[in-house]
Amino acid sequence: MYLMKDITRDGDPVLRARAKKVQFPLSEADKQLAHDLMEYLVVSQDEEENKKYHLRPGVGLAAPQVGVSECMAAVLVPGPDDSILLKEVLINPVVISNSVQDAALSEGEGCLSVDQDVEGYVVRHDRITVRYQNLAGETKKIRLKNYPAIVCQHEIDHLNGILFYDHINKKTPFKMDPEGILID
Ligand SMILES: CNC(=O)c1cccc(C)c1Nc1nc(N2CCN(c3ccccc3Cl)CC2)nc(N2CSC[C@H]2C(=O)NC)n1
Ligand code: NI
Repeated sequence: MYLMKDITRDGDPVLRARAKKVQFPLSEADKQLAHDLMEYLVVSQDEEENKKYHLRPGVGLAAPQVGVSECMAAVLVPGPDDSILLKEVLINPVVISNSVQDAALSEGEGCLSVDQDVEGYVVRHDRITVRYQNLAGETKKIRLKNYPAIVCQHEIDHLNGILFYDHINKKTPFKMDPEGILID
């Protein structure tokens, strides 16, 4: 199981590299990586477990964040009550279309690889269509909006060497297009 010591932090060049495409059939190492990425999210979202193992909670974790420069990311986005909005391992994900409308988390974004708080709206697309391969190697296409869409954009950015604060406007960090949506 990953601990915070296993998470690569901003400054490590792996976080600024373009990750390599994952080949199918998956190697045993890639199957284990997929499992470990998702396991981190599950454990980190459990209040008892995350305290026991000193884990920062997360809803997304990309392979470069554990030092593996490959196009794979796990997302586990809880919904209201104990529902799950999105639980998937995205392999070779690509945003193939997006809304013109922008969106940002009203509270800003955090990242397991960035220890300091960086304030400001991380302006993203409100709706996206993502094409990816799942663990079985099937090519899938999902349409996402609001929080799950923000999370997937954040994780796909990691595969392209982009960190969330790259999207924050330095001069006007809390400026948002009037048509844009602030997500609580
Ligand atoms: C600077 N202000 C802030 O960070 C920020 C501040 C307030 C609110 C939000 C909403 C903020 N923003 C933000 N909060 C999250 N979490 C909220 C808490 N949650 C969680 C916590 C405990 C148990 C279970 C869970 Cl589920 C885990 C996820 N996650 C992300 N991001 C950005 S996209 C990838 C995703 C990620 O996993 N980051 C590690 N951003
Ligand atoms: Ni991140």
